[in-house]
Amino acid sequence: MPTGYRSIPAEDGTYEEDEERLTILPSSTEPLIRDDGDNGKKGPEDGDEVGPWIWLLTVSAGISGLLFGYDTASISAALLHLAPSLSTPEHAVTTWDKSLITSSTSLGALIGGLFAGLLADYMGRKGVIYVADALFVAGAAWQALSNSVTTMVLGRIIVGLGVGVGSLIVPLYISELSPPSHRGRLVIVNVLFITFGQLIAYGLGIILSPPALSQDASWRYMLGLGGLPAGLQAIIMIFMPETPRWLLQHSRRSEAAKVVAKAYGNLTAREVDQVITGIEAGVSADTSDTLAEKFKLLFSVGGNRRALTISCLLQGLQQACGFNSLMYFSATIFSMVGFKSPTATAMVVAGTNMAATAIAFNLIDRLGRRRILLLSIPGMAIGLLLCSLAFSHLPMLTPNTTSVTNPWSPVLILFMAFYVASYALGIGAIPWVVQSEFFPMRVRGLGTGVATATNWILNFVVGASFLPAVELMYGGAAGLFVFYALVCVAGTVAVWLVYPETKGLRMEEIEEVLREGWGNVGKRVD
Ligand SMILES: O[C@H]1[C@H](O)[C@@H](O)[C@H](O)[C@@H](O)[C@H]1O
Repeated sequence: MPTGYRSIPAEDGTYEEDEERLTILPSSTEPLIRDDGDNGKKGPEDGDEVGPWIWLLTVSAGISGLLFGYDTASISAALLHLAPSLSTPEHAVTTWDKSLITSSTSLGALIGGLFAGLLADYMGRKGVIYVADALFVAGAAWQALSNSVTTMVLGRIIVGLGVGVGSLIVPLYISELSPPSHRGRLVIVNVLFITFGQLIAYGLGIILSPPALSQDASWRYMLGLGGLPAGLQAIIMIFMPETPRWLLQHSRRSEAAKVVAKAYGNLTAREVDQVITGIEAGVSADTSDTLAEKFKLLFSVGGNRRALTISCLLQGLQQACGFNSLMYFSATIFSMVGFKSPTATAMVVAGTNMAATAIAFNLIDRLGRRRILLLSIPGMAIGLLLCSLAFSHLPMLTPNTTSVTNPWSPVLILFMAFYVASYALGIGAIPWVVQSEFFPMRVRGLGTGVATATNWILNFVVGASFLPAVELMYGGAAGLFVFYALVCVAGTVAVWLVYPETKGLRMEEIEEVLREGWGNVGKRVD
């Protein structure tokens, strides 16, 4: 039975003052959204295939995703080696210093993510990718040359700023360039790059460790190498365009038409014009809002508030489910439960994450975001409870004790892989897609900034609280995983209540769905 929406006629002139300022779509009594069966073509932009150029753009922009993944994951291996180099006769590196070094990146990302959207409104999407690259290069070099904990923390903050800026701008850039029928999967290419970056970081963490390199050189190379892809991306980006939406907002119509013609593949001139007119309807040429006005619009207009709530809910859930405790500490967890090569075992987590993200890439524009989320989040709850069961049968060892053989150890890996796969299939990727497509142009920069900041705040909280929570909580890791499972149960209910399907809709149409209500309530026909 196909799933779809009934038609949602626009309400002529019935909006309040503020609402009216955002009422930019022409009113229409046409069905807004057809049944979302695969053959429901809605316009010239709804082709089955997209041209090679858009893939090239996506991959080039995705290099930032690679760095996001690499820079957040490479620290776990680097931490094993940097203490002697950063210690001084007065101050030996402590565990507290190590957590500060790890979490300062999330703090930097929080600040970078918050401001990147506003910056993108003023200097363009492409310009902000250069900013991210400059931060990646400067941060990598700074870290590699650090000689004290303080300078290292500064380097981590600089790289974190780059991670935050990149995490917001790349999905936004790809979304604004993509035809609706392929938008989800093209944004997921960036998430695939993130997971690939994490895998490479783990792999290089093994390859560059002593005896291959001296202890001092090993961590400097691990952290410094992140600068190279950023330099490469900055060069490639010279040849990449600005997005049609930003160009139209700055009254550069003919340039926008050229970009649409190239990005969408084989459209006639008339079809390009149709696409441009559609986008234009959703793009306010008024770029003079002050920050206070943007805030007011974001919170006082119902549709914007709903876009913000849903984006922050998904971004918060992506982190509060505890996934990154595995990303940052899986080697520690595996060594605690007696694995002989914990870093190699941790690669199972990173590998499964990437493989399942590839499946999400294939499914998102066919199955839809809502359906995938409602499979992913309950799946995670089950996976977490199974992991908790395994943990309760595994005695926690102090790190570096001789390994023990316990039949529950391989079972734990299996359960963890199930949890990670469920995560990567939906909530690991979809929040980045959603935050880039839900906000109307006028508040897009600010809205995506707040959603990205939500992601990084909770990323920081999970990273900083994991080890103390395992120590202090009733049941240790088993107890903590039950807590994460409860977060997933609450998340499933929340998503079921408020998340509307947006597969195949133009970004301007999504705006209309949210203006009407939560999208799901009363309008969705299953
Ligand atoms: O989308 C990404 C991806 O899922 C990563 O594996 C994870 O570490 C990040 O926190 C998340 O934002």
